[in-house]
Amino acid sequence: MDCRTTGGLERNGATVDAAAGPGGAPTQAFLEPPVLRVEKLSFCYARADVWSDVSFSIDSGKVAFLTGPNGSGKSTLFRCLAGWAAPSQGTVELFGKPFDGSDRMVRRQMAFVPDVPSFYDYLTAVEHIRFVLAANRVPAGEDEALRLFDRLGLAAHGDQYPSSYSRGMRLKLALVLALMAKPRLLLLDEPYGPLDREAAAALSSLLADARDDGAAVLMSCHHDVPDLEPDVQLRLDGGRLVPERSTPDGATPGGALAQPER
Ligand SMILES: Nc1ncnc2c1ncn2[C@@H]1O[C@H](COP(=O)(O)OP(=O)(O)OP(=O)(O)O)[C@@H](O)[C@H]1O
Repeated sequence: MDCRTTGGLERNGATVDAAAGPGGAPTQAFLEPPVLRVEKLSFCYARADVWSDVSFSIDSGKVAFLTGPNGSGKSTLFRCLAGWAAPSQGTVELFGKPFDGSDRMVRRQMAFVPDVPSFYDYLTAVEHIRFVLAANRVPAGEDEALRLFDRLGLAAHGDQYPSSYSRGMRLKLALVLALMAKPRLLLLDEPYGPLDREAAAALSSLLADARDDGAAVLMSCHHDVPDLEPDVQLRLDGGRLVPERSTPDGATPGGALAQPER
């Protein structure tokens, strides 16, 4: 992960799960704002819209898959959500508050792993872990972070500099840096891309655990994801957020039917 990202560490179903308690009274889950809410977002490069009028939200404890053809703007959307790029119109809310990337307290609760993570030149992998933990004031998290590091197959490579890592190894390190501080929101741009089969299975298990712990996860993917069912499917195509293709019985392949908010 880009350490600005994890620094990012200083960290999207498309519907609110309206749960009613006894007698129809709204439960706490109903009262909580979505972890991520996007309202009529548009983005353009040199006056050309990449996409426009994008609206959706993701609740705590949900995993959302974002799909779309090459160039449809998935990475651009992630950059806007993480506060790395400013949308031309619309709003992003994290945890019920407008977010433009500047609120340090909100940044600490989210982690963004971009499609090409970057690292510091003069820190080894384990030094990255210690640095990011210290920067996020979770010094006691090293054992857990090293377990993640091990689980993703990097245990023998802790003293190496990320510049000497392969593409897949860099992504694994970025994922460790993102997951270790247990963010409430994980933004992952193609996290399975270069992963080997074992690491992909481990990542699915880790993301399922994060969901069970109440995190919201938005990840882009081009291919099937092993052993992880989305609660929400979002698709960018033709400059719009379009409903994901449904199966004949109305269920979205691989998960509950969810539509982007309009
Ligand atoms: N810096 C830039 N300047 C101008 N146009 C850009 C820039 N970066 C991306 N684009 C354009 O924005 C559009 C969306 O790009 P983006 O990388 O967000 O798509 P993507 O869906 O993530 O693609 P992929 O699936 O190939 O990763 C593309 O048409 C791309 O050419």
